[in-house]
Amino acid sequence: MIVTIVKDKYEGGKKAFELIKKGVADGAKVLGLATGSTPITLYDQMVESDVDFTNITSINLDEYYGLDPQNSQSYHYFMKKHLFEKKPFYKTYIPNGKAKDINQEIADYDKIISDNPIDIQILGIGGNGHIAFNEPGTPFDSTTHEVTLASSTIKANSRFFDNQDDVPKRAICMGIKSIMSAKQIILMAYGAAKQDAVKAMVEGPVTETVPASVLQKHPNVVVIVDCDAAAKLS
Ligand SMILES: N[C@@H]1[C@@H](O)[C@H](O)[C@@H](COP(=O)(O)O)O[C@@H]1O
Repeated sequence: MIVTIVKDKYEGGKKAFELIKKGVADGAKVLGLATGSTPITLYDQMVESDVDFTNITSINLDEYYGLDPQNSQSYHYFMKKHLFEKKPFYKTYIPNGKAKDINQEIADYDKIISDNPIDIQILGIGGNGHIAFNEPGTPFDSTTHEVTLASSTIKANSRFFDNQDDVPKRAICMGIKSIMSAKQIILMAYGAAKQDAVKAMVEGPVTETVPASVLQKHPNVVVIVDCDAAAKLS
């Protein structure tokens, strides 16, 4: 695990973008993408760049269950707004939050992931150490699954909704095993609220109680953190 400390999220976005640019130049064909406020500076760099993504497939980590893709709080909407409508991709996959048959949607998403092995996976981290919506206690061998969001996650994500009751309680999420199958992983974390999660991920025991700690077992992980998020690292 390589830990890179940057001044702020803008420098972090640039560093992450440089890795993606190199990956694409070296032949990466599939990017695993994340939502949340953290990857926005990276997506801004991608949008502003002249790198061509029209041969690249993207696979997103997760989607709220119950939200229509047109809903402005959905991850479909987020990805369109921050990246896809400005930077065309060959194909983009995000779980369907309105799928009638959730088990079929989960099986289909696993097939998409196995048919399109992820070259570079982008991640953020939750304050409780979650990656995607894989909450503490999620088995490390999990594939795509339905999750019930932790109350701390609902609270943290309520800042994007009019009120906390509007935050969906469930989501469809790529599993930890699938995330770990990516050839390279870039995790970004900014701000003091991520200090404990970053410390536990990088220096704590590898435990399902801290989902991100599994990344210690991956051979090619770059963690990009600002000074505030890195403050508790020894
Ligand atoms: N499912 C997303 C995660 O993928 C993201 O890493 C996390 C942190 O979000 P933020 O980057 O806004 O701190 O929020 C959500 O729970």
